[in-house]
Amino acid sequence: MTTDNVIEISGLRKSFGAHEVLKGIDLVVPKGKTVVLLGASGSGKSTLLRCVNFLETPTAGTVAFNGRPVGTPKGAAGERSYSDRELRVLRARIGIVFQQFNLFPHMTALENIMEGQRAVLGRSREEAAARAEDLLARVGLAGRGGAYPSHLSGGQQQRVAICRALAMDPDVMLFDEATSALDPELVGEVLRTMRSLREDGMTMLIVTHELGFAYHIADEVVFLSEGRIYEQGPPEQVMLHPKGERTRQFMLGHSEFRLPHLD
Ligand SMILES: Nc1ncnc2c1ncn2[C@@H]1O[C@H](COP(=O)(O)OP(=O)(O)OP(=O)(O)O)[C@@H](O)[C@H]1O
Repeated sequence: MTTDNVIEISGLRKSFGAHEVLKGIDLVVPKGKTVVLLGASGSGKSTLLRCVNFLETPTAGTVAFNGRPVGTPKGAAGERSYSDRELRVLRARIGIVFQQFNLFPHMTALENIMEGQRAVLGRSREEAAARAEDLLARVGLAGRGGAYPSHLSGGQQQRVAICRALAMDPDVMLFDEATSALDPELVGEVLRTMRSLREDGMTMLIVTHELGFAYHIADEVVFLSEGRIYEQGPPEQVMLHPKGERTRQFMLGHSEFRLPHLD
């Protein structure tokens, strides 16, 4: 089956014990597009991203990657269509960047970026190193490959983490509050890197609290509330002319994104 949607989520539910966090999500991420998830704390944004990357197993519903359903709930009818080995490679093709950079402290930046390429994709040392060098240059860190994470700023470490994900040639990149752990003066360099990925045509699903950035980068904004999609559409519509009261309250609550007609 061919599809222009890299990710297709349908009827996705996720419970932790009796607490149903996601209550039936239908969402597509088309190839080359950037979708931004907004919502109050606890609305389920991170859980949704983690289900897309199979770090969490959905309680119900499906996530399809390039037109192939990936997981079915344990015990549900129907088998997943990927083997365990395929799933490992697949996960690499769904890059994810977290708030915490999680670099290996005993490895240099270059080695951190080479690790997955060697272990999962079986690339040679030379090939993996060349790719890592290219990526470091692309994010403005040419020549810093020999540095250990403790000698890099938070913004530099996050850019190395982005390179690590990109080195696996992902079809989509997921960002879960990638700048939330950074000092304010370091946020911009990571956002610029994300913006340049968009300009290069990367498909992205982003959770962020940086609303100005969200407004400028998103093709589509999805506002989650209590585990459901409450409102979605182009950023101008959802963020400047929200239809729903909860979206409107959320936007009003973010003074840094105050726009005259919302006051
Ligand atoms: N592993 C888990 N076990 C139990 N409950 C969880 C787990 N992960 C998330 N939750 C709960 O799910 C709800 C949604 O959490 P989630 O992190 O997805 O929200 P969020 O919208 O990303 O919030 P934030 O903006 O604060 O990160 C919360 O009530 C949280 O406590």
